Amino acid sequence: MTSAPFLHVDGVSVTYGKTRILDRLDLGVAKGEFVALLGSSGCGKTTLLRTIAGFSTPTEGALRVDGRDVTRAPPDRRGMALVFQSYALWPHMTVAANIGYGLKLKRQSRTEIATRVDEIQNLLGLNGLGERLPTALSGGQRQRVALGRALAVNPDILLLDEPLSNLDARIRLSVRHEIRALQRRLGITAIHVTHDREEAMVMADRIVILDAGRIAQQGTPEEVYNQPASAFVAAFMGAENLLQLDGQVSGSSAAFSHPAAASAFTRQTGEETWRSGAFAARFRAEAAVLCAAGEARPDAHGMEFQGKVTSVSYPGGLWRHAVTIGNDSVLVDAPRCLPEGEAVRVFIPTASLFLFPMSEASSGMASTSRSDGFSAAPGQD
Ligand SMILES: Nc1ncnc2c1ncn2[C@@H]1O[C@H](COP(=O)(O)OP(=O)(O)OP(=O)(O)O)[C@@H](O)[C@H]1O
Repeated sequence: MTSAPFLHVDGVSVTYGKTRILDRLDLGVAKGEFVALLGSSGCGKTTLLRTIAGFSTPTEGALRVDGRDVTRAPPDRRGMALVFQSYALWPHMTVAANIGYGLKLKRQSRTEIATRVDEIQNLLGLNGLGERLPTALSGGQRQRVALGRALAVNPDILLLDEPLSNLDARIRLSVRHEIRALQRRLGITAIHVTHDREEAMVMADRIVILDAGRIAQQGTPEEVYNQPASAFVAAFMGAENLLQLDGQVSGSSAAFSHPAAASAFTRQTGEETWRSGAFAARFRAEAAVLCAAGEARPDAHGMEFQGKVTSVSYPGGLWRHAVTIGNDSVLVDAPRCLPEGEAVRVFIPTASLFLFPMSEASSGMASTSRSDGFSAAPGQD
């Protein structure tokens, strides 16, 4: 059984003018859990974070922290700290003064502030930089100062609004791991807004995918990656190849066909309530296997299509082939380069072929866990 969520977003809506940005959204976050809010631009991620922080007011619903209703509480009474994308450091204040800023507002003594600032500088590897101004720091160091300022006040919940997006790609990779390790070490509850799928995957215990102000799906990184609940989530999680199949459902099994398929593909319907008709088949470039003429395909259950290579590129590691299958074009990765014009077969193993009725393909809201999305943090029952 799961315990009650530490942070509970209960049926929260936020509207700007006549536009509803968040739509009766339910979300539970366990103490010590790291949740990533993932979604495309404009889906409401920042609005949700700002509402949790107290900078936007819900038009309906409630927010609770540890059972306490904070829906109308001002931001500084919520036990939360927010790290902004822009860092928002005071340019005229030193690193030490920036880190100690929240403590000064809380009227802590000079000695207490100096001790805490030292602790935070140690924790974040900022020793020796205390007297510098933010302009004399690298992007990664500035980002750490912003994080230090947030952590200095010992918040119950750390809110991160795309804090890595201003860093260059290489630094971003290492700071990701630093933040995650720190969050684990401190056992702090964290909510991280990002539109970067890989960042969400490597940092979070749970990923919450938002679409137009609602939760499209949530679950562990493995769940949302391997069991997308809708065509939208599948595409968002990288299964961008799309083929349209004809599905004939009979009892508990369904047979799928395509004009370029070598043979019909059958699958158990499982818990799905499918009807015969058009289906969207989605798969990732790296999940499909490219076979040259005469080459045996993997000895596994899956669906095979005839196609032709139309172009090849090398993004690194694998060769990326654009392959036409009937009237569609898909991308397939392979460890070797097959030439343009080559007739090929594309094999997609069952576990990597995500099927959704076309009628649901553009809507499909679903969740892999409880309706309020709450699941215990690692180590909790
Ligand atoms: N103060 C505001 N007044 C009116 N509309 C707003 C306001 N703030 C945000 N919006 C709108 O609300 C929607 C959601 O914005 P939000 O910033 O939450 O999206 P997001 O998912 O964080 O996007 P991004 O990844 O681009 O930052 C957008 O359409 C945006 O234009």
